Amino acid sequence: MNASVMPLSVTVARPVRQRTHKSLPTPAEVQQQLPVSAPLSARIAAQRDQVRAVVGGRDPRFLVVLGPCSLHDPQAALVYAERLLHLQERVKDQLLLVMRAYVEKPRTTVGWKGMLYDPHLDGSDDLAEGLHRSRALWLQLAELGLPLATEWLQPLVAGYLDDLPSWAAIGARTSESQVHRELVSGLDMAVGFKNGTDGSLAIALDAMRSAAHPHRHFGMDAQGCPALVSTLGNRHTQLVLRGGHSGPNFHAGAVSAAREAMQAQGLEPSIMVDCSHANSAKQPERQPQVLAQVLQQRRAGERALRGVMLESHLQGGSQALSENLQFGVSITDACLGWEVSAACVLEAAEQLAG
Ligand SMILES: O=C[C@H](O)[C@H](O)COP(=O)(O)O
Ligand SMILES: C=C(OP(=O)(O)O)C(=O)O
Repeated sequence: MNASVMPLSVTVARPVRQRTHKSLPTPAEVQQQLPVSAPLSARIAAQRDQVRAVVGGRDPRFLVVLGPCSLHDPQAALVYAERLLHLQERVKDQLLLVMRAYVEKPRTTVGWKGMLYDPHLDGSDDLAEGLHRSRALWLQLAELGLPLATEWLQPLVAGYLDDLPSWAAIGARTSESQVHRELVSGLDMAVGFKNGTDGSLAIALDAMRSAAHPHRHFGMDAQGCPALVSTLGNRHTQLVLRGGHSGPNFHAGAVSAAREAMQAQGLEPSIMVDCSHANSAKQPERQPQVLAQVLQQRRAGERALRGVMLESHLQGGSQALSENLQFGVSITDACLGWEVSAACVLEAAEQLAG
């Protein structure tokens, strides 16, 4: 139909398999309710610079992104953060610790999608409360003084929260997505692109090249309106090796092959090894062994290795979602417990000091 003869009142057909529930607050509303103070904003800017310097190889320290697979209990997250803060003080000359504060989870098929989507843990999917609770918790964690890490999954979520983390991942299931590459292009933080679940490096390297460019894309403004967004490009990205269906990819051969592929494409050879996921066959007790091998490579002179990721919580293992949850135990992937995690961090600092 010619736009000039379009009737004034048009009924828009809705897809039959979709229902819109209550509308959500806008990013501006949530940020006004939970603002970042000027001193906190300045501290986060400084932390982002520090993380970028380590990722870019200008700061010789090693980045350690560690924490729960997912946050579901704010109280446990705060206890974990307090402990991490003390640990940071002991290792500050060798390591920069960033706490995993993941509130969105990508699922292989279906499952609980994270505190942001289902904060009551009961399938009620109170997204408005999840947005509020996630931002409130991130503010509390950031106020304690730790830099935070997240995985950006639903691109619209960034509008509500992207002033708080200092490092972010694009996960194995989304590194190939143009929409996520566009998002990273406009983020003011270092970002790690993970290799694909099949082990493919190419998608993560393509992602780094794409995210370094300016883009114009479909988005949402602070008032919640659809908007054309333009981005400047983000060169502060790195490859995260997380293993794949055919096995791990943290061994020296895999790391040097990844470094060479990055150099051949003109990319800064910055690599983080995720000691969890397919690099440990999702068996948390294997994470310290992966870490030990990564540290050995770094000590042997592999400068492209700039960081590691560990999945760690107050208690080891995992538990199924139920009405009687144990405090400090993951409800998604199994994690290392606090004592083993702290021992890993102290060992890493000692190895890298020598
Ligand atoms: O890190 C968490 C999980 O590995 C990821 O969310 C996939 O989980 P799933 O395979 O249990 O769905
Ligand atoms: C989902 C995660 O990892 P991956 O994308 O590597 O599966 C994660 O780190 O929580």
